[in-house]
Amino acid sequence: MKIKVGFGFDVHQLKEDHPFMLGGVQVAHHSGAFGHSDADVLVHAICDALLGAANLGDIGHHFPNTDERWRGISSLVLLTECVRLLNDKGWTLGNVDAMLCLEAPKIKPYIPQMKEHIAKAAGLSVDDVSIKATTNETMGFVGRQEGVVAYAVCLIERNQ
Ligand SMILES: Nc1ccn([C@@H]2O[C@H](COP(=O)(O)O)[C@@H](O)[C@H]2O)c(=O)n1
Ligand SMILES: C[C@@]1(CO)OP(=O)(O)OP(=O)(O)OC[C@H]1O
Repeated sequence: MKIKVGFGFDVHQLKEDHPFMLGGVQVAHHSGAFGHSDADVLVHAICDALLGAANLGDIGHHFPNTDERWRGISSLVLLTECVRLLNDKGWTLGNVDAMLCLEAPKIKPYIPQMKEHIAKAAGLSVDDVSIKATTNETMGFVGRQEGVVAYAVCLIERNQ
């Protein structure tokens, strides 16, 4: 059995009165992440971890922000497609561990639902999806609530 790890990172700007999608869940807040898709920073970091593990490039390579097909799209759809891409190379996704860096709101109450949505989109069991969060202790652009950051790692495996 061969195993590989992947790492992903993403950042999105926060705008007032904008929907805030995180892990496929709409979070109640006065501002939300802005982007070409639904700007789900958490799912984007996970997509990049998956693509990185399988050496398949990055999310912008597969889903360019110049392509109208991806405008406003649910990032969970992109995640399912990333899993298909790595499955096509013979890889199976093992687990995902992700970290959100977000000053507000507290996302702890949303984590079980996020795990369910991500697990369903990625074909994983909920126990193989870990989501954690931290504030940036009021420092920098995250601390000023100008943006949100996410990091993710994953493991993939195949028979040689
Ligand atoms: N947006 C966030 C940030 C943090 N949490 C939870 O709060 C705990 C404490 O965070 P600190 O940054 O103050 O250490 C953290 O461990 C998370 O469980 C959260 O839910 N949402
Ligand atoms: C997902 C895509 C495509 O809609 O758009 P955004 O929502 O702007 O997200 P980003 O993290 O900049 O990366 C890839 C993009 O091509």
